[in-house]
Amino acid sequence: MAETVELPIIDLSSPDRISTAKSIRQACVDYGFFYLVNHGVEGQLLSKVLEESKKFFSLPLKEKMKLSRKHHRGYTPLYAENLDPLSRSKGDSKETFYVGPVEGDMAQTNLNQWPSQEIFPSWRFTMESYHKKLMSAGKKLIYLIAMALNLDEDYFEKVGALDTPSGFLRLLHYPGELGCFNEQIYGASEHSDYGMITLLASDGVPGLQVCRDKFNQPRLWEDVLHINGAFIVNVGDMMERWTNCLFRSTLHRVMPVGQERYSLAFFLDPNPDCVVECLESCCSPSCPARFPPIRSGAYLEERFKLTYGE
Ligand SMILES: O=C(O)CCC(=O)C(=O)O
Ligand SMILES: [Fe+2]
Repeated sequence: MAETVELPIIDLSSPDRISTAKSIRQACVDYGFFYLVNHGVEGQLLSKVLEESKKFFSLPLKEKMKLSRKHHRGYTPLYAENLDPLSRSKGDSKETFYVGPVEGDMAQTNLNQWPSQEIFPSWRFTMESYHKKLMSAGKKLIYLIAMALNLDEDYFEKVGALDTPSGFLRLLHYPGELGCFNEQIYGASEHSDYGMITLLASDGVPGLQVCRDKFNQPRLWEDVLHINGAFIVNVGDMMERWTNCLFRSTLHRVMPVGQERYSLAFFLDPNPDCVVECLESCCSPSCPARFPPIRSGAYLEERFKLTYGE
């Protein structure tokens, strides 16, 4: 049995933003994960999104495959993704559906794929509403993260990260099978997320685990408990690069628990043209930048290629 990790709780609505920023800094340094409460996304909307997601995944595979993933939007079937490219498993035991940006650049928003309105009349509207709400909560958090790094609160805006930022919503369904003896099948194999931050919600079924020290072997995995109504936020790899590993992009995975599970991951990524390079406040002659500057779009493309074996 894994131990349970006690993650800090951050209140997004607290008027004391300086103190909130300090707590976020501590959480990102110590864990790379925290709970977010009072984020402005109503429980009713969250339930509706989970319900619509369930409806989609319960369609016959043939129907779902009509919307198969293009331009990183749409459906990916069981075992199509392997979040740990180093593992030799046949892939993760999950199916997913991606919704890309829903506002701003028409060329981007038009790439989204939607199930037929006749079958699911409110599906698109529900997903778009959720996407917009998450984008707004995510941006507030990015302002606080800038403060947490002793930068101007609009720092990430000024470097172009938030010029039509890429928000990708991933609906996930884990069928809950336990695999067989000679093969380890994960719901989601170990990985860190690629972008700035991720906001995660689930139906409450357990399975999520974190490994706080990715350089330590053997790995120590700890369970993350569900808190009703709270998002679980984690730092992504590009934020880790910006902060020269001050903020950690923590490894996590989803174990199969023999129970079906639904979750929603919202990835807030910098605009593809934004260059991610070590913040001045995070390097010094004794602690030089560990990563060269990269363009966000190029970095993401490379990571997707590894995930999908494309
Ligand atoms: O389903 C979960 O709880 C985690 C999903 C996840 O880590 C991801 O989609 O990147
Ligand atoms: Fe993840």
